Amino acid sequence: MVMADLARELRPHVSMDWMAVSSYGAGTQSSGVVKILKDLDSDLSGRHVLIVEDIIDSGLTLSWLLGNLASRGAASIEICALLRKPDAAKVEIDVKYLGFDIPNQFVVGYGLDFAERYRNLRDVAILAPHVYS
Ligand SMILES: O=P(O)(O)OC[C@H]1O[C@H](OP(=O)(O)OP(=O)(O)O)[C@H](O)[C@@H]1O
Ligand code: HPA
Repeated sequence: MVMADLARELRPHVSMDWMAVSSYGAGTQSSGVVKILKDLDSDLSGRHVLIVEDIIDSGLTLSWLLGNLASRGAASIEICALLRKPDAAKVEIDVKYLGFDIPNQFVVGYGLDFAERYRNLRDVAILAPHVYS
């Protein structure tokens, strides 16, 4: 969803690729172990890369991803994120383009899931704690 919104605003030619990584599984806390579920098809060597992320929570996913993409020889790597939880940061991530800072609560909707549910909500909403506790 974030990608589709962004793509409509980009004027210069860009190529896009998708990577799926996961560290939350069916919980609301990062396991700290990032798993690649789908890797990129493109070669990043010498390319200027903009990572488009839906949410920065602990920052562990992006911290790991920055290292992973840098090791593939990207010329530069910047980050764009729709949401960030400043009070949840375990590592500081330098974000070039940010939508909103939000409170440290688990949110769903607009593509964000809890255990693969609620991605289809049209808005971003705070998940009531009784759903996961
Ligand atoms: O800053 P962090 O604490 O690492 O959290 C942010 C990451 O968590 C989510 O992915 P998740 O692991 O839940 O995978 P999913 O998109 O498949 O649900 C989200 O899409 C980010 O990639
Ligand atoms: O608040 C969140 N909601 C959905 N997925 C997430 N992944 C990290 N934090 C969140």
